[in-house]
Amino acid sequence: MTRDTTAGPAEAVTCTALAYTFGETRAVDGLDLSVREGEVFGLLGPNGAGKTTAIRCITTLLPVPAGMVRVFGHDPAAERMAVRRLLGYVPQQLSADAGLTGRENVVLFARVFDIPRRERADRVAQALAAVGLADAADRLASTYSGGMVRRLELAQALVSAPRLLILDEPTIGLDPIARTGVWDHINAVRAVTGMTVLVTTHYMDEADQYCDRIGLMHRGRIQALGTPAELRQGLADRRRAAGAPATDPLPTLEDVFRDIAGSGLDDQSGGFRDVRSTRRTAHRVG
Ligand SMILES: Nc1ncnc2c1ncn2[C@@H]1O[C@H](COP(=O)(O)OP(=O)(O)OP(=O)(O)O)[C@@H](O)[C@H]1O
Repeated sequence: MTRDTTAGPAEAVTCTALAYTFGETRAVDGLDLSVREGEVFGLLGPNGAGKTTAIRCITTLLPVPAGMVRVFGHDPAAERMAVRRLLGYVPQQLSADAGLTGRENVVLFARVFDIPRRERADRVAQALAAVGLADAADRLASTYSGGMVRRLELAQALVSAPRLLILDEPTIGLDPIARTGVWDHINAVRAVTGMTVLVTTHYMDEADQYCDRIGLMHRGRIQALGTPAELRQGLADRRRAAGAPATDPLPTLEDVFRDIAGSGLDDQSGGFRDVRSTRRTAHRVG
């Protein structure tokens, strides 16, 4: 299918009034979201904001009980396989097998995605090279560092050449150098393929540096949307209007986050699920 190039970027992901409840908990509560083709969109929010639940609806892992989701125009409920073929997904939890080599891990994903047998070895090698693991490809994943495991999971997601890469906390538990390494590899692939990226992260500096646009999610919906600069300037303008001196420094993205999530940030962070997911990632091949 060709697309009208005069029409501006296509929508990679659209959610309209998406809602998802777990019993009494409204995890996603009327989410409106639009991710443009080619951009890096960051979904930020405190623990429990509903980010992972929304992502699981987009990736077809959860149904869409209320509202609408489209991935490049496809309905995840009606066209599950079509949607899955378009996306690469790196979940929060461990998806690499410590008992296999890096290469074997990526081959598994190549099989799942039905990459033809004659192309498979080349595509796997390309995906491993794209994340800087060519030299370590034949080592067991159990010998990898946390950063290498995360890059291996990236290779698993990239082997199908997705148009949309979805990353749920891709750098949680990694040291700053490993975090930069993960992003450098993502951006190198984007530079070649123009792939769209939808990412959740708790690291404000990372969101500021790598995301074209950010949606701040709180209580199941987007509460603020814009480029990092627009979000910072918006808070500066609100503060000025409330009487803050013009000499005040420009707010950081963390200030914006706290302004929106308020005390919820402290109340909701550090719960069992968060600790568990952080540890799972930090000790992923232990
Ligand atoms: N399987 C589940 N069963 C019951 N409640 C759940 C389940 N998964 C999530 N929730 C609840 O839904 C709400 C949203 O959770 P979700 O994991 O989507 O948030 P999140 O923004 O991704 O948080 P985090 O940053 O901690 O990953 C929370 O209140 C959470 O406790």
